[in-house]
Amino acid sequence: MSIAKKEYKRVTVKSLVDMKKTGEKISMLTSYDYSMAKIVDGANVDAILVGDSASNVMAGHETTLPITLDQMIYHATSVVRAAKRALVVVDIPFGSYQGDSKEALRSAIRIMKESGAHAVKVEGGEEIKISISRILEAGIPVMGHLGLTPQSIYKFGTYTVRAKEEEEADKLKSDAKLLEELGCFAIVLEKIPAKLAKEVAESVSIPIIGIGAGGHVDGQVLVVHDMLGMTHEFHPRFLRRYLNLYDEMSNAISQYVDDVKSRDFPNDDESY
Ligand SMILES: Nc1nc(=O)c2c([nH]1)NC[C@@H]1CN(c3ccc(C(=O)N[C@@H](CCC(=O)O)C(=O)O)cc3)CN21
Ligand SMILES: CC(C)C(=O)C(=O)O
Ligand SMILES: [Mg+2]
Repeated sequence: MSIAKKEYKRVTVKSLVDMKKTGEKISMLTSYDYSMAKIVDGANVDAILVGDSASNVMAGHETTLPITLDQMIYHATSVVRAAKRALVVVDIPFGSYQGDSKEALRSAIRIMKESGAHAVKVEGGEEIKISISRILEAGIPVMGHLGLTPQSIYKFGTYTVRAKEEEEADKLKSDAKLLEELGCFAIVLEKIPAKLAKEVAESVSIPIIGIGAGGHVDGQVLVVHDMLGMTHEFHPRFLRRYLNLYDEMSNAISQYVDDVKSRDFPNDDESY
């Protein structure tokens, strides 16, 4: 008798576009490592983002700017080993695609070749259209990212809601159209008014995945450490916390310290 092997049907970029057509909402979460990605994938999340938020969450940097291409590839490689079903999308880090389209293509190819991921994500519209086209021409699926784009934080100055004024909203709408025309398969919209996000989602045929962009878009993405309550100090309005793991883990670890100090651990059953 052969051992029944669990069958996984891989989510593809086409499945995500089809989900927009059928109205099934897309669920996306970040992961940066094997153990977390295994849990996220096992819970049937449609797409996993290896976000450059690893710079904050994994490395403790203040912004996403310092993380390197090599570090992103290391995280992506670990996630790909765990993801049997989810589509794996990797952020191209700051400085590896802006300005020079040849370098953009090289960065995207390194991510795809060395990690085995399925797509890349880049921040921006018109400014980086040549880089995006070049990556797409190589057959690499690209996800866009508009609105609050953390790699440009020093241009914005703050992490406040973007595109509240008409001028910035108009630019965002035309950038979304442009990304669709170029051939991106989806767009992340971060921290913009729900009404604007709804308009954009209705104006393009590719899925719009929101973070702080309201409910009238085609899917949602969050940083998994945020929704599990592991990032204690981060509580923007768009975040829904499903656990308070920071507190639970702290309590468990304190208990372990107490048990070691009091000689309770290990007991005879835990010894050889
Ligand atoms: N842990 C984590 N979660 C994220 O969602 C995330 C990262 N890191 N790092 C990269 C970017 C940065 N992002 C951010 C950062 C700050 C806010 C934010 O709203 N912060 C504060 C202050 C905003 C203000 O100045 O008004 C807030 O209370 O909402 C939102 C998204 C989203 N990304
Ligand atoms: C917040 C999401 C969209 C992201 O880009 C990241 O985690 O890096
Ligand atoms: Mg990012």
